[in-house]
Amino acid sequence: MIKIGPSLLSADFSKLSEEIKDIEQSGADFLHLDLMDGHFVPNLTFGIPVIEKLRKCSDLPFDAHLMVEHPENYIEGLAKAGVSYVTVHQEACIHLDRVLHQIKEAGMKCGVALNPATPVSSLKNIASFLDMVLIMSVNPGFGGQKFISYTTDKIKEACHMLASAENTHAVVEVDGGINSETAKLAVGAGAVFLVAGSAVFGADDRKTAIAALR
Ligand SMILES: O=C(CO)[C@H](O)[C@H](O)COP(=O)(O)O
Ligand SMILES: [Fe+2]
Repeated sequence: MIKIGPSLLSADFSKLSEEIKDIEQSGADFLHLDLMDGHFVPNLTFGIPVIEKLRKCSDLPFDAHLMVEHPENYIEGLAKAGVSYVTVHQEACIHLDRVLHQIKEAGMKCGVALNPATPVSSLKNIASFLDMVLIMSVNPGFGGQKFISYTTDKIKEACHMLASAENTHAVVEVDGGINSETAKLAVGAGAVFLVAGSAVFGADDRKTAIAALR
């Protein structure tokens, strides 16, 4: 069952609650929240105080994508703010196993994101523990970039790795440059959670945009 998660990065930041209500009514399955710290990626977005306020505006599950250094410092706050999925970057975590345990012990589902150049095999030892593998199909930091086509092979590899680890509950998510054409490639490769920023928030009719992705 494919799930569509609009990325708030491409919303109008001057009216976030209206934007979230709009995509909720347009059929979104979850809300993707990009936390950027200006260090791990050269861009800065929002943090936990904003997410706490947004939680009051929506019933959608919150999917936090942490493009930050020291993600361990955010886990407790994200749990209190009502986030469902927390995904950290493999490249940002020296103690990846420890951070993932921290996320689960806080009552949330844990994911690991891989930059385009990072191999799927780097997650082999923790594959059975994961709730999500996030394949980045652009270099992280900005919305509106072009889908990198070789990442579809990584989606297939991630599905294969999870199956080999007998992990039947984890999902593969894809993020970056997803539109109605690239969504077909990602789903064909095995992605189940599709994140789309500009393809949804940039559309005049978000309902049609979400239906086209689905
Ligand atoms: O993590 C991200 C960027 O680092 C965003 O989630 C992603 O880029 C979504 O935007 P778009 O669909 O426009 O590519
Ligand atoms: Fe993201």
